[in-house]
Amino acid sequence: MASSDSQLLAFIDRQKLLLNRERDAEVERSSLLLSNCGPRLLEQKGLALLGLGIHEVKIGLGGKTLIELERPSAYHTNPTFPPHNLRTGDLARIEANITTKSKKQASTDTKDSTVEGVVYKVSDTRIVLAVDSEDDLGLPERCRLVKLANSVTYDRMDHAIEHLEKTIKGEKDSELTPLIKVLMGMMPPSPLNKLEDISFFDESLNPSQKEAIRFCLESPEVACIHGPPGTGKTHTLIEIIRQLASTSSKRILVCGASNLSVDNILERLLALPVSDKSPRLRVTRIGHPARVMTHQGILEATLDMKAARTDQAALAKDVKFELETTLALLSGKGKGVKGKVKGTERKKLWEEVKALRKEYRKREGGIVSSVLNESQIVVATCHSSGGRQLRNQEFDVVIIDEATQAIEAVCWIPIFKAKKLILAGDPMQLPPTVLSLDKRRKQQSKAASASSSKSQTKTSSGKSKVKPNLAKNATPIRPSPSNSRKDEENAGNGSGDDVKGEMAIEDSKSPSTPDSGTEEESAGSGSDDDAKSETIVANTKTRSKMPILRPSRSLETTLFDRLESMYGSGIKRMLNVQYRMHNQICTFPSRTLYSNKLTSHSSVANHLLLDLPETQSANTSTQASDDEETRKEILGTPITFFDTAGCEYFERLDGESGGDSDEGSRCNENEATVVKQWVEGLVEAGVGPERIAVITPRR
Ligand SMILES: Nc1ncnc2c1ncn2[C@@H]1O[C@H](COP(=O)(O)OP(=O)(O)OP(=O)(O)O)[C@@H](O)[C@H]1O
Repeated sequence: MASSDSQLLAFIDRQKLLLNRERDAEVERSSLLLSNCGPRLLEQKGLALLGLGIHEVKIGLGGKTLIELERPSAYHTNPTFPPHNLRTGDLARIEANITTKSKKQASTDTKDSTVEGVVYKVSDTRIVLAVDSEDDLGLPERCRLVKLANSVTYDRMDHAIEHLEKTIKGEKDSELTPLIKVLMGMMPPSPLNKLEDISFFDESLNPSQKEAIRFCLESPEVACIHGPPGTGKTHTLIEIIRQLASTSSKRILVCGASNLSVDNILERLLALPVSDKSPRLRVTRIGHPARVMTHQGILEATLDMKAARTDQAALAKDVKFELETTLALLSGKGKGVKGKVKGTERKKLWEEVKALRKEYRKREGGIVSSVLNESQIVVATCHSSGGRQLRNQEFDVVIIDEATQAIEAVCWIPIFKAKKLILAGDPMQLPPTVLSLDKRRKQQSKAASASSSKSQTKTSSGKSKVKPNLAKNATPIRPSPSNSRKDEENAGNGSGDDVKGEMAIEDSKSPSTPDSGTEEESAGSGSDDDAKSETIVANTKTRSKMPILRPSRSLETTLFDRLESMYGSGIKRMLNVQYRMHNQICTFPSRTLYSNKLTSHSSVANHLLLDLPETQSANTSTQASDDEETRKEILGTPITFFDTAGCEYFERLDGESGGDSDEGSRCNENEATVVKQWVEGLVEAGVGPERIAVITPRR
């Protein structure tokens, strides 16, 4: 039985409710911060930059006004911004700086001079805000920039879910495609379109990667790739893109949850060798250039750069020049201009700006369409695929990388643009960040810790001095060879079916009720595990079992999770050889998370720091035998744990927000000292500092 109308609507309603909660949590978080703090404190928190001046006003893609701000020498001795959290894509507001005015006068001025926009570019000394407004901006001489809660992401997700609702109800012109039907449990996935022989571009692919590629190419509507860490998800996706683009001449939209993930793919696509068999791929990257500029090659692939190189660009350039000159006049910054233009002259100039901007947008729109129409592969984050530039663009396949870190609604933004969907991710790693859930969890844990606080008074506020000889406190523990052998034996004996993705729990609830019990329970009172684990309905390698659509328990339930719940493990293929970790590191996640299916490639299975060329050459120097033994121990052990139990290494919470909030910064100096000593030991033993990374779950 396919999803009924009531199941479909219950699903949509639930998505809307969860998205609303998330939006509220985001707004609450930022507006709380903003309303409670004065400008100075906001600057200290990295949420504002004070004492700025306008350096330049220009026109950017989409006819947006780009306002470049700086720290003028009149107010600052150092032009470099203090540390801040204003990032490209953030929503921010320019306000008049009120310090020199009377409060009453200042509040009127501030209101008049407020300009909102999106942070377009950030450097150490300049920050550019892109503004969409058609009106006279009336920019203040001296201003500050304040970060705002960002609603654009939520608007696009809401829009995508509304679009889905209308499509399902038949209210939308767009077709209810087989892809949408499969994703919504209205029909099971169609049988695979068997391919006789696939000629792989990359000869080095391992069997599980080849199987995943074949599966993705043969699946008519949807296919998932489950890639544990370092198993070559990106490697596999690159081959899929090459197969689709070069062999099948398909048009592909490559998306990801983050700019980093899509740039990683783009970088690898651009580095591919070109030959008769493998022609150059026509790739365009959509997105803020400031986020994209990791290297010149990627920058060259951006829509902005490509648009600037077209023949039509010269025509738009003339209009842009005229527009910028007029804007400079209006802001009193034009050549030979003294002060701002005022009165009717100003009004007339703004009319001109409006007309010029319209003309510019028209010309630029033509350029953008022609660049995109020539692109066979478009790369964008899920969020930016919902922008104006891709509005009328259609694709054969949409690929979403890091799909297990993206909430479902954001995936729907690109899904409507294609007939087929490929998801890659790892449901066993961290789910997407969900603010509304975090808030509830904090409340729960606060309530729980309040009840036990009397018996445990020494916690985050405790400060203990670092003891002189840490080795006596925190003892390094290394898994002994016998332990690890045992692990391997155990690994061989595992039943292999205790992983979430492979579990079979026959459904016993009514299909029409949310699997989470009551609506309120489902939203908040469940444990973390509850929130992530959906009832899994099918356990079959065939993909034809009739699905049951359930409203998601929380936004942590990703589309990948949901498809696996609906269709069982047959909807995915798992990559099972990892190329990053020593086997001793790999064994634990393999056993606990991947049913013992994760194995280590021979190139990494036994590699040690001792095998590095620099540590081998350091070895030749004459060393005291004791030192040499320690060195070998440090370099010859793939994993070491420090037992700090009983050492009284207390955590400290720094920050202004006080005990009620989690906004401060957590640190544990004693643990940091242990890490520092270990790093020093590694460097002494010959490991290059550039090879060492320290990661921490603390903020
Ligand atoms: N078939 C293969 N042969 C040799 N090396 C490979 C193969 N597949 C992947 N690798 C290497 O393994 C490493 C991890 O690959 P990749 O970055 O594609 O994995 P991933 O699953 O996307 O990683 P992450 O865990 O960061 O998501 C890379 O150095 C890649 O070159």
